[in-house]
Amino acid sequence: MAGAAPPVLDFSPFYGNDKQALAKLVEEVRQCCLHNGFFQIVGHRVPAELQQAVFTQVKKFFDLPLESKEKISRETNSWYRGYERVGSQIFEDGTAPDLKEGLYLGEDIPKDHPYFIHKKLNSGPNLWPEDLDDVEAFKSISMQYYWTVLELARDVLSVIAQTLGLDASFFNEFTKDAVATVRCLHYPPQPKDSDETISRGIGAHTDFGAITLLMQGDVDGLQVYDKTTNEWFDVEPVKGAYVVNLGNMFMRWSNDTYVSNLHRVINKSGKERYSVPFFLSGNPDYVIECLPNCRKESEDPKYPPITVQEAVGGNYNKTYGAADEFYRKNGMIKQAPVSTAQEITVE
Ligand SMILES: O=C(O)CCC(=O)C(=O)O
Ligand SMILES: [Fe+2]
Repeated sequence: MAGAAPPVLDFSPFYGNDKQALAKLVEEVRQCCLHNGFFQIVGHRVPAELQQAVFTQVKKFFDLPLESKEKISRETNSWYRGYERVGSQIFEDGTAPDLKEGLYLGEDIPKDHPYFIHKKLNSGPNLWPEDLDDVEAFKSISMQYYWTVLELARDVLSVIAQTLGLDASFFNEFTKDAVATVRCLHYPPQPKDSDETISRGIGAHTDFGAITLLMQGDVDGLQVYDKTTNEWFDVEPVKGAYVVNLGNMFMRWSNDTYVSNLHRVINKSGKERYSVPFFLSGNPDYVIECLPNCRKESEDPKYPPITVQEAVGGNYNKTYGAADEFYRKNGMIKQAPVSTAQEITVE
């Protein structure tokens, strides 16, 4: 499998009665998890109309004037909901701030919910863009999407459990009352001649949670690193497909047998790029420890047990801190305008 973009797998055997077809799917997923933790799926149950409706809403949101988007700034709360401007994050050391704007959404958790009261991971009310013409449509479509993709994430984990010789329901406890994040992203086009060494839509990183289900629009830009050939491979958008990748939790669970792989976005298409990743973090109190079958009895686990809350919390902070530090060092006001961000030189 070396030296190739993540393969497109048909997920429909998960919902059928053909045991052989399911076994084939499980084996294909296993190979991908061992190789670089990336694959794409079609034949899932997220309706194409819902996917389309999400993109329509996402574009409407990003088309709002900056002042409207800023009314729901992420900086107004501590539970990772709301809008952030272009240039708010740096994922990759030595690069300029990421050329993307984003909106964090999640389960709409009220302030009297135990998760909010006890400051559980990314848990609190959503911030809704009231300046949209039809904010109710935005709310209902995005929340329907959240719950639908959460179901798909459970199904994908069930297949991954089987790749490890575990019961198909192994991750049920982990996904009970799970925390997850829908992140709407907009990458303005980068100039074709922008400096490849510092200019990023999103810098090279691995994801922090358990799995990510990414819905790409129709504009390319996502690349996955292949450590066997030392190359970046383009993940060309496949209509309706999800790009699935394992997050860092799987390195812990599998004692590094499974890979949480580097990926990045550089939008040189000349077009606006939209994407909507769904990050499954899991139940904040669940303890992640080396899975059965992932180490020999004589071997120690490489990672100590840790809760989901501990494993994921704090990671995002670092990326915002890195951007703040970049602006400070370069004597700039915090938010770089889109048009100049790629001209910044890094010492
Ligand atoms: O926008 C994309 O295609 C990828 C986004 C991503 O990797 C992330 O948000 O973690
Ligand atoms: Fe990512």
